[in-house]
Amino acid sequence: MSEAKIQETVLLVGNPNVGKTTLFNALTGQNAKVANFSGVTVDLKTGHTRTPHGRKVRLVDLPGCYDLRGSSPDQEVARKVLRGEVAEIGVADLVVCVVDASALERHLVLALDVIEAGLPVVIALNMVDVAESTGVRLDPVKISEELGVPVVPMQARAGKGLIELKQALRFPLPATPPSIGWPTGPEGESGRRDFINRLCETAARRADAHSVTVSDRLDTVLLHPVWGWFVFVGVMFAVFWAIFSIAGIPMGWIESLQAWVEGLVTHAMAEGDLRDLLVSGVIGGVGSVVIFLPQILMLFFFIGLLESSGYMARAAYLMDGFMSRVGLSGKAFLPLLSSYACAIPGVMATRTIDSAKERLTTLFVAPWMSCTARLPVYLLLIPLLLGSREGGWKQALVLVGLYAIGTLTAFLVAKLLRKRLGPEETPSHFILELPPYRAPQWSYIFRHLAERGWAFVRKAGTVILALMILLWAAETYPKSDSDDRAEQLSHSLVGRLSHVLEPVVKPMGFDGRTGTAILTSFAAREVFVGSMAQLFQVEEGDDDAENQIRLREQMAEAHWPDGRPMFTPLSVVSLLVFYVYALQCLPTSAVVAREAGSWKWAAGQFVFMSAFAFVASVVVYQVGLLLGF
Ligand SMILES: Nc1nc2c(ncn2[C@@H]2O[C@H](COP(=O)(O)OP(=O)(O)OP(=O)(O)O)[C@@H](O)[C@H]2O)c(=O)[nH]1
Ligand SMILES: [Mg+2]
Repeated sequence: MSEAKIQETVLLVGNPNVGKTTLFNALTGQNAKVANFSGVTVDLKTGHTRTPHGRKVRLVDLPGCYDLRGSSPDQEVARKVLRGEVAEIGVADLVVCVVDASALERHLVLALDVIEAGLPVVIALNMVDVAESTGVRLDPVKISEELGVPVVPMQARAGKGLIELKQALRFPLPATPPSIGWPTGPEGESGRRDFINRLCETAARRADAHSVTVSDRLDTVLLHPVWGWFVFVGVMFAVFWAIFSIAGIPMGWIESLQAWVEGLVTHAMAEGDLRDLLVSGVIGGVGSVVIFLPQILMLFFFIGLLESSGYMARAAYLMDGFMSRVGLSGKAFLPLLSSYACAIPGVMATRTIDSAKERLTTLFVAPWMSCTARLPVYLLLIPLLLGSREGGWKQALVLVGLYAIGTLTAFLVAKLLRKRLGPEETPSHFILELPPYRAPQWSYIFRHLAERGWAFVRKAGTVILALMILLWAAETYPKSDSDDRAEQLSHSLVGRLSHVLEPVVKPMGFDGRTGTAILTSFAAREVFVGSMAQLFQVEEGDDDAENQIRLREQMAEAHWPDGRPMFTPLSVVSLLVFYVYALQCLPTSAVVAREAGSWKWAAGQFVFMSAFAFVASVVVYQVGLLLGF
C-alpha cells in the first residue's frame, strides 16, 4: 500500500439486511437509507469515523451480497470493491464483515469467502438481541478461534458494541494464525458447509425445539391469500385516510400563518407592482405549495414505518403471483413501492433485479407510481371534485383510486414492454428473503423526515419561488391600460401563451390558463398549484381569507366565456388523469438515463408518458362528454 495514503479504508460487507447501514450510520453520524428488507443499499456510501486511538478512518458501506460469485448489478459493486477494482476506493485496509447472529449458518458463507480472499477481517456479530431472544447461545470466542479473526458481538441498532468494534479496528490488524481450517475452492463447497455447520453447533447453539415465532404467527395472516389482501388494502386505505384527516390540522396552521403574513404585507405596503409580486407571486404562489408539507411528510412517515417494520417485504410477497403474470418478479415490486415516495430512489433500487430486461422494464414504468410531488395536485383537485368539505374517507377512496390507476397501468405497460424486449431469461420467481418483523428504527425515520421536509422547503424557496416570480412577471407584463384584471391578463405574455396553448388543451377540457399551469409544472409538478393560485386569482382576496380554500373557490367559480363552468367533475377527473400519467420530473429522467445506460431510453420514456397522459386525458374528457357527464 502506498505511503502517501492519509487514511485507512474500512469496508462494511455482509449479506443483505444484516444491519450494515445501521452500523455505518451509527459510526459516521450519517442517515443513509435503512429498511427492513434485502437490497436497500444499492450504491457505495462513504463516511468517516474515529478509532479510540484517535485515528480517522474512511468507512465504506456496501450493498449486501451473498458470496463473491453471484450476478446482480448491486452485488457486483460489492465484489468489485472487495477485489480493489474500484478506483475511488482502492484496496481496503480492513473489512468488517457484518453477520446476523441469529442466522449464522447462512451468513458465514460470505465471511469465509472474504477471509479466503486474504483481506484482514473483523467480524461484527450483529443482532445479538434477536439471536438471544430465539434461544441461540453464542460463543464469540470460539467463533474467533475457529475462523482466526476477531469477532465482536453487537447490536448496531441500539448502539451496543460500537466501542468494542472500533477498538478492533487496528492497522495493520495483528497477524492471526494463517491456517484456514476449512476446505477451499469450489470443490470444497460441501466441506465448507460441514465446517460451518459444525462451528454453529458448538458456537451458536439453538434451543432444541423449533418454536413458532411472533413473525411466523403474523405471517399466517399477513401472507394469507385472502386475509393478506384484506390487510394490505386496509393498510393502504388507512394511510391515505390519515393523510387527509390528521394532516389537515397542521395544514390549517400553515394556512393561517400564510394569511397573516399576506395581511401584514398588504397593509404595510402601498399598492403597486412590488406588493402584487410579494402577495400573489411569492406568498400566494409559494405558500399554496408549502401548505402540503404536512401531508407529504405523513406519506414519507408511513412509507418509512412500513419499510422499517418489514411489512413492505410482505406486500411484495403478496404481489409476487400477480407480478409474475406481467413478466416481473416480486423483487421488482420493492423498487416500485419505494417510487411512491419518489421515483429516483425507486429507479436506483432496480439494481437489485438480476435480469437486465426485467430491470429496464421496471425502471421504465416506475414513474407511474404516484410520487409525493403529485400529492399537492391531487389534494387540491380531489376536494374540488367531491365538493370542498366532503368526508375524509371519500377523499381517501379517490386518492387510493388514483394510486391504483397509475399502478395498474404500469403493470399493463410492463407486460407489453417485457414481451417486446424478448423471451424470458429465467422464469421469474420470488427471490426476496422475508425478513422477520422488527421494531421500526425511529431515529432513522425521524431524521429522514427532517431531511425530506427540509428538501421540500428548500425546493419551495428556490425552484418554485423563482418560477413563481417568473410567472408573475409573465402575467403582469406587458401591461395594458385596462384596469380589468381579465383583460390585463390576456394582454400579458401569459395571456398570449394561453392563447396558443388553448387549442391543444381544450380537448382535455381546460382553458389556456390551466394549460399554462400544466406547462410550468414540467419544471416540477408542485408548481402547478402555485401557478393556478396566480392565474386564477380574480381580485385581491380578503386579507384574512385562506389561500387554499380561496384557490379552490376560484377554480369552482371559473367560467368559460360562454358562461359554462370550467371545472366540472369531468374536467377535474381529466386533469387528475393527466397528472397520474405525465412524467414531469427532469431529475428522474436523468437517473433513468444513467441507470439504463442510455439517453434514448429516458427520452423515449418521457415522450411515451407525456403522450400517454395527453391521450388518456382527452379520451376521458371526450368519452365523458359523449356519455353526458
Ligand atoms: N433487532 C435488531 N435489528 C437491527 C439491528 N441492527 C439493524 N437492525 C435492523 O435490521 C434492518 C436492516 O438494517 P440495514 O442497516 O438497512 O441493513 P443492511 O445490511 O444495510 O441492508 P442492505 O442495504 O439491504 O444490504 C433494519 O430494520 C434495522 O433496524 C440489531 O442489532 N438488532
Ligand atoms: Mg444497507
